[in-house]
Amino acid sequence: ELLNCERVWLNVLPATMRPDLVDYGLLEPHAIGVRDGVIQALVPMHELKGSVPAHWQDMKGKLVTPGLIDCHTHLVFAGSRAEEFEQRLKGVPYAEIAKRGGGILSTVKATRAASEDQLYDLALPRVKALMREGVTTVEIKSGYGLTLADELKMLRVARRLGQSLPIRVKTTLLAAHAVPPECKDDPDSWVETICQEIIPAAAEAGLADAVDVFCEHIGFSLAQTEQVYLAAAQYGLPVKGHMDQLSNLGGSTLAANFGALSVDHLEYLDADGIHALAHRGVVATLLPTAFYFLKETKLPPVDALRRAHVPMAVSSDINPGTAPIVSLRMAMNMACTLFGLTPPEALAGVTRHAAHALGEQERLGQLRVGMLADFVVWSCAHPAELSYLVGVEQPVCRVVNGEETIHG
Ligand SMILES: O=C(O)CC[C@@H]1NC(=O)NC1=O
Ligand SMILES: [Fe+3]
Repeated sequence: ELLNCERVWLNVLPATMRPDLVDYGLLEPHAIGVRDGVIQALVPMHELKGSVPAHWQDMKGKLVTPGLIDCHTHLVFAGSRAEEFEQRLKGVPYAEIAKRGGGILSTVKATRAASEDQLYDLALPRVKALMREGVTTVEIKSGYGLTLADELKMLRVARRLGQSLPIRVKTTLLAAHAVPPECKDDPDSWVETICQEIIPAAAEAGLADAVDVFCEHIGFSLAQTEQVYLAAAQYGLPVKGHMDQLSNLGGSTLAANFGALSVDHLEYLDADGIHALAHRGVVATLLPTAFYFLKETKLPPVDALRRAHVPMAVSSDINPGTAPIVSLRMAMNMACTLFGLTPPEALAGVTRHAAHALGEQERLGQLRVGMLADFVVWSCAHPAELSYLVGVEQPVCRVVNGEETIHG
């Protein structure tokens, strides 16, 4: 099958992340053949006969994994919350900071004031940092515009990042992130705007791949979440949820009943919610960086999720307020050290399960013939190193859609 491939990588050690194999799905040294952006061949080296097509590289036994997928980020934003960080460390309470105009709304103000080009230029170094870590797909949410125009502006910036850089971008409309100041006396009017104006406009413009809601007592109620989900369903958009982060409103069960792609955070997820997720095959996305940065003490129920065979994804949640840490590898390390995931679970959390959280489990997240050719050849010796070591650039070769990319 190698002969009709355009490019071949010889002598790679595949961590396939296939669910039918244990741990990393490690195989003996193989050759990977690619054509038209798809993996056409995965052949054991000892079965290679005769010559291979013109364009081949000998990777000398290096580890290869599916490209890493960061399935939950808010990486498009303007402004900084560094002073707020300083105040918080001095003990100024969150409520006081919010009163002083801090919190999400300070990022909203800066993001509204920024042009599309400025937002793009601010996001660029954050996306490039992920690419240097071996990320080949990133999900990017809106949620700091909180007007029709500014939410669409954010989604256009996200789309443009995927069109101009060698990385796949999936966009998520998170207009239900906070109530804008203009609607503070009537939050339901904002929910109405989301349902009647923003979801239709984003869907018609093809700017949103999914719709997300921050379902929390400081965010949106269960009833408001359901209204947004109904509007998303009307426009054929899958849904996600920031669920059970600070309390349990029953959001995970609601999301599961809507066949959500994923529910995310989950520190306060309960047994009923876990049962609902398992029943509908919903991905549980763990966001250890936000847990760490908020000094949260309530751990998500990882063991119960594991026993219920709920697929667990791991993501960076990059955002200026609760996860100003631009690193998926750090999130993998924290998923193990803080949440007790094993390194194989952490790698599945940023490959196969992260793909599932984006509705892309048929095309991405495993090394299999027929899947999209997104993969990374690493300088590290063992896949556990991907959750163990942070901060050293280790991709030797990063391939997106069959094209080797310069990830500088
Ligand atoms: O503080 C911010 O800017 C975003 C906070 C972030 N958003 C959300 O829904 N949960 C979070 O932790
Ligand atoms: Fe988030």
